[in-house]
Amino acid sequence: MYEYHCLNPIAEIGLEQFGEKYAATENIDEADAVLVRSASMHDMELGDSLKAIARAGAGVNNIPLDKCAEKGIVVFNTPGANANGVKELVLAGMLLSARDIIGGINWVEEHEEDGDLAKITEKKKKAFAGTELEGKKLGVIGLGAIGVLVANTATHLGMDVYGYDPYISVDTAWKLSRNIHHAKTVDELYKECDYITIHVPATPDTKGMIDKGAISLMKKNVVILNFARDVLVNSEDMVDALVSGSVKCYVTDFPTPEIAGVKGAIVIPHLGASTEESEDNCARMAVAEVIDYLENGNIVHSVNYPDCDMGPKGEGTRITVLHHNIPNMLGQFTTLLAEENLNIALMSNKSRNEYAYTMMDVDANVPADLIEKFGSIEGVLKVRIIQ
Ligand SMILES: NC(=O)C1=CN([C@@H]2O[C@H](COP(=O)(O)OP(=O)(O)OC[C@H]3O[C@@H](n4cnc5c(N)ncnc54)[C@H](O)[C@@H]3O)[C@@H](O)[C@H]2O)C=CC1
Ligand SMILES: O=C(O)CCC(=O)C(=O)O
Repeated sequence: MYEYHCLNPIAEIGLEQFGEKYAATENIDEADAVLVRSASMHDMELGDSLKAIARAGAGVNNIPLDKCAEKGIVVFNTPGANANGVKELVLAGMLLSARDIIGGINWVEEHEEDGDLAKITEKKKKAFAGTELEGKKLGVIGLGAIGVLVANTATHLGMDVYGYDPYISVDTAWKLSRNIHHAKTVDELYKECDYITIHVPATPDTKGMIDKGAISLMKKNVVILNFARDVLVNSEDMVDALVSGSVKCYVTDFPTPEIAGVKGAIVIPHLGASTEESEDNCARMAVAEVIDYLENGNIVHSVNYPDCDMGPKGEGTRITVLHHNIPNMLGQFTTLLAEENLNIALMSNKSRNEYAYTMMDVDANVPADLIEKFGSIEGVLKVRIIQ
């Protein structure tokens, strides 16, 4: 029996995939797996029984990835599962910034009791007029699952789209419309575009990337959209730019006291992925990843360990070892199995930066003390024997 703990509500359609071998627990210390959305795990104690954390979403800046790797806890996310939900809200954000739809609706609500509402509407509506997206230049920073959808869709709205992503994956590059201009530097994109939308992860490298220096390169009256993370934008510099009018509008999915209520800021309460479809997709993918890892030892879509997939576990025993990526680990593992007279039927070893993962299928039952023997090898972080 495996136990899982949900730190945030996870869509039922995903949790239903856990069959009778699984039970929900309220006690995270007992859990084999944790499912999480945006809850911060940085200050949490992580128990020894915890084997996997699945982020039902894309961003993993709420999870201490290195600490988890060092404890032999594999962290997963669900790439692309909520990308369409975010893309649609980015489009809504662009439309809200181009025309004063919010101001207009608020005005109607304020005057709803007015008997001649229809008449005064025709006089007042010029106060809420705006511009169209067609023909405007859109810059997309980060062409991953979300960025590529935003970029491609914007071309269908008649926008002239510039994309910047020095680390673009081959898969994503294949999906990108040929109509998108390749910005070779982010400065080129800053200088050209009327709308700029950011879709990069929050990392030490990207933190504060939109600051007064970046804004000074942009066109006056630029619209900046941030559906990625608040820390990517220096809030003090953004408030100054809104007040001075150098940025016309800042659309953000991340409310903070600094930005909420500032004229020109459209602040949405982190709703990018809050659609039924995205929540279902993320939950289904997260739960499937956890089940595959717990039952088969397969790692698919990890963000702190290498992906390593040997398919479903067969009749024999599968031994899995999370370890440091240092010399002579495989030699020690195979020697240990040879000493136990165990034949390796299938084996895989993958590494990612400082960490590595080895899976070995043996066609016999293994002695009870094998876990301790593997665990005593210097550099081994967690061993599982899946019978
Ligand atoms: N508002 C919301 O509800 C949601 C927000 N997000 C945020 O959006 C971010 C992006 O999500 P996805 O597109 O699904 O992730 P992704 O991993 O598919 O794409 C991120 C892209 O950013 C690129 N990148 C990294 N550093 C860069 C840099 N310095 N300059 C330019 N490009 C860079 C990467 O090469 C990658 O192609 C997530 O990390 C998360 O923080 C994601 C989903 C929902
Ligand atoms: O779970 C959510 O609502 C947040 C989604 C998100 O920010 C992400 O996937 O990175």
